[in-house]
Amino acid sequence: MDETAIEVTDLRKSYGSTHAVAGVDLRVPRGEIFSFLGPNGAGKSTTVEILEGFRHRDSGTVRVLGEDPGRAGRRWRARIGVVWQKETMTPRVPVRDLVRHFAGYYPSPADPDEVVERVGLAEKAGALPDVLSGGQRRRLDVALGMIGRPELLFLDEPTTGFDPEARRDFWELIRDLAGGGTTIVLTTHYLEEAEALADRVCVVAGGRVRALDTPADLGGRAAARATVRWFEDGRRQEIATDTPTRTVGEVASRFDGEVPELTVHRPTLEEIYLGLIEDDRTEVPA
Ligand SMILES: Nc1ncnc2c1ncn2[C@@H]1O[C@H](COP(=O)(O)OP(=O)(O)OP(=O)(O)O)[C@@H](O)[C@H]1O
Repeated sequence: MDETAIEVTDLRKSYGSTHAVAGVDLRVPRGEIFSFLGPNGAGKSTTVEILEGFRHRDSGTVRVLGEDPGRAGRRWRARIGVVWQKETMTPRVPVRDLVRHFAGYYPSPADPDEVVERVGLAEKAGALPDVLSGGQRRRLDVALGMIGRPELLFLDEPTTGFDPEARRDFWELIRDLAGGGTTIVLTTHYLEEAEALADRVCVVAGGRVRALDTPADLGGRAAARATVRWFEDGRRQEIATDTPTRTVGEVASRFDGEVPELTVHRPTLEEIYLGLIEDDRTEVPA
């Protein structure tokens, strides 16, 4: 089997004078959890919709599960699952029946009752979608996205409206799916979600890839200096250092016991991300 789930070369798409996607290159291996991050209007949805076969590109080559999504047929579509950003319109049919109905569209679907259970809707299996809470509706969308046992699952802001516990349960579900070999393309505005789930994060801004790396290494994060802060001589002290353990040891040797207000800070994914986006804003257009 081809080990590549997605391969994109010099992808471009404009709407009039707006260059929504302005030359994107990507390769996503099978089984990876790949996350798109980027500000509103960055070109994420346009890129993802081209990958899903729902939007035409202007130019570039795109292979998704070995086929061109612009030309692929129903057999290819059945290998892909999509959870849209906006919740899908659903008929007035109980959750369980709706999931069963969608299962009928696929050649080898998962067990509908098991899927309802896995997304945490077992207690609501007999309920109509319009009585579900926002987060429960989102879980139903996820159930419909995974019922066909897709090889590749696109999730567009899947946890909007989830409470913290539901979000953590959802992360477990996604890790499970990825552990079973499903490739996941996750678009999210929650940096902690990308950090918790993604094998690699792709920061898109202005229609271009600004950085693509593991959450730990993105934008030179792992190599970034640490900042050691503490309180001494009546004021806050601060040192930026590549060897924070040594610095803490040196500071600690001056105190008899705890160092007041001691912290060691490394850049968070959010700080790195905001720096990358800021670079984009200050960049002079070519
Ligand atoms: N159908 C369309 N017609 C015209 N312009 C569009 C269309 N779809 C998107 N755009 C524009 O293309 C650019 C990229 O939009 P896109 O929806 O891909 O961004 P995004 O990164 O997904 O944003 P968000 O995080 O807000 O969902 C934006 O400037 C947007 O206004």
